[in-house]
Amino acid sequence: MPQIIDGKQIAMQIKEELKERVARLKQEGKSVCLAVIQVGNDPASTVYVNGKKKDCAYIGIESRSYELPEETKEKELLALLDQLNHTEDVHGILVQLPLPSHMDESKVVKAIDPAKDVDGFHPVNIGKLCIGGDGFDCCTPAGVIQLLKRSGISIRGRECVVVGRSNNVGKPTALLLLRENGTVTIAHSQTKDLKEITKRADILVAAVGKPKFITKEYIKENAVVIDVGIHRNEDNVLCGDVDYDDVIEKVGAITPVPGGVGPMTRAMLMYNCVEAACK
Ligand SMILES: Nc1nc(=O)c2c([nH]1)NC[C@@H]1CN(c3ccc(C(=O)N[C@@H](CCC(=O)O)C(=O)O)cc3)C=[N+]21
Repeated sequence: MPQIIDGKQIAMQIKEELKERVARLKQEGKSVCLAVIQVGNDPASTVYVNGKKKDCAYIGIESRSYELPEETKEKELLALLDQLNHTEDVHGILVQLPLPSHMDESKVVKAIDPAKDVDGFHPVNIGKLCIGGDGFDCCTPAGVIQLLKRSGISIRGRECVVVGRSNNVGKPTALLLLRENGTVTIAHSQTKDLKEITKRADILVAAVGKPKFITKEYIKENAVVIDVGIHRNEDNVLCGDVDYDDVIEKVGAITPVPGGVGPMTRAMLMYNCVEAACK
């Protein structure tokens, strides 16, 4: 039987650890505060933002919400970020993505003080993730590493294939697997003979962005499959980039969707917030 990697449980374990850390900080008179900014009211974003606020409350992190209307000017958002950058008792700043199309996402991300960029999206933090250093690792990739480590799956020396090269997921996940001494291949939509490449993987990370794209023809017997995708169909049913039912008999271990990587993304955001407050 394959090992089903329970992201919800591992995320809870991390949250318990953080809760204790925050309690100890409070005894020293220190608080932890995350500013959460949402522009517009995309329903999916609202779900995610509420999840993050709930996590904050559970751990004892103060969350300050900024709900800005869809038509907010970029200049106004940048002014708010400048203000929060200079607010001493705000330790982390999260701008929920995607932003409305009239805003330049990369410009907005760059306006966050890297020391408060708990998403790990600022180029300074991506650079530190690449060369090593005391930056913030992107939450989803950091969550993938924690899932593997805490499930007793070793990365060192193993063939890791990441399918997808996005700036927020594919690329940083590959870099973190490399940091853990994996042998890493990044495959993508232009890769020739994709199945031949993915079949070499001891650890396969699916970050393709296409529902149920990875079927059993893509995987080696007993491979570890980490599904970073999240898709919602018309009936509000979630699925990932991996065709779970198709691959389940063949894999050695797999993350479900929901209940796999998603909760870990949130847990690592909380981890970065606590780290931000400690720095
Ligand atoms: N600045 C920013 N930072 C982000 O980290 C960020 C973002 N913008 N924009 C959107 C994506 C997406 N994302 C998810 C987080 C948690 C779950 C999650 O908890 N998923 C649950 C299911 C939740 C549900 O029912 O929808 C699960 O997989 O079990 C999913 C997706 C963070 N993102």
